[in-house]
Amino acid sequence: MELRIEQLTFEYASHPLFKQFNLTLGNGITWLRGENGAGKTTLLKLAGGALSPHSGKIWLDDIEIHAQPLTYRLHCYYCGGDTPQLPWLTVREVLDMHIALYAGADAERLNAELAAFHLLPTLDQPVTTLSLGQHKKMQLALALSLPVGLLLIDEPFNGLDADAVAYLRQQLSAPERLARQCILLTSHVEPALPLLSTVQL
Ligand SMILES: Nc1ncnc2c1ncn2[C@@H]1O[C@H](COP(=O)(O)OP(=O)(O)OP(=O)(O)O)[C@@H](O)[C@H]1O
Repeated sequence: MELRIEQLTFEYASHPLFKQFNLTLGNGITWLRGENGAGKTTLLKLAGGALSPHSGKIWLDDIEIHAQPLTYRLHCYYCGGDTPQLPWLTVREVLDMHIALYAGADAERLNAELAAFHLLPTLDQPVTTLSLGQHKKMQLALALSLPVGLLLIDEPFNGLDADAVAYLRQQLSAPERLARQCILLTSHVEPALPLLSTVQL
């Protein structure tokens, strides 16, 4: 899948961040770099449809985010560290909601990722009771299993234990994944992944 950002302009209240910014990415991993406050998380949120550009266009193949907002969102998954939108749900209910939303989502595949991240014992807990690392793992299990063309991952390795870091590296490096997914990730340290490109903000 191709992510295309054209002439993007975005600012917070009095803080200009992007002015006529352009970026085109194909399948494979792109490392988004930049100092604290450079706008990396903001760019992931814009590309994931969680924020709207003030001007400019964002496309996934031929789907333009403003023209087809829901279709666009269902082709991508944004994995930030944000707290859950529906805090009264259990982990299982949050996951079921995603499986129901994304056409072609495979519950068995998700189960395998949850097992790999040792999350199966947490399924009936309220989602708010997960530790920071467990919450990250829940999002990563979704990121690795949902049938999306664009993955946006903010600091994938932050807060993960060593086993989870190794597992995630292996999953993100799998050639069949790199051939079918455009993956944009931020990291303050060298991600040690096979990279398509590096973008410096
Ligand atoms: N909701 C908001 N309202 C106002 N300013 C914001 C908001 N969110 C972020 N900013 C500001 O926008 C700038 C970019 O923030 P962003 O989180 O995108 O940076 P970042 O490159 O991801 O930083 P870091 O490496 O520290 O995570 C920062 O100066 C930040 O203070």
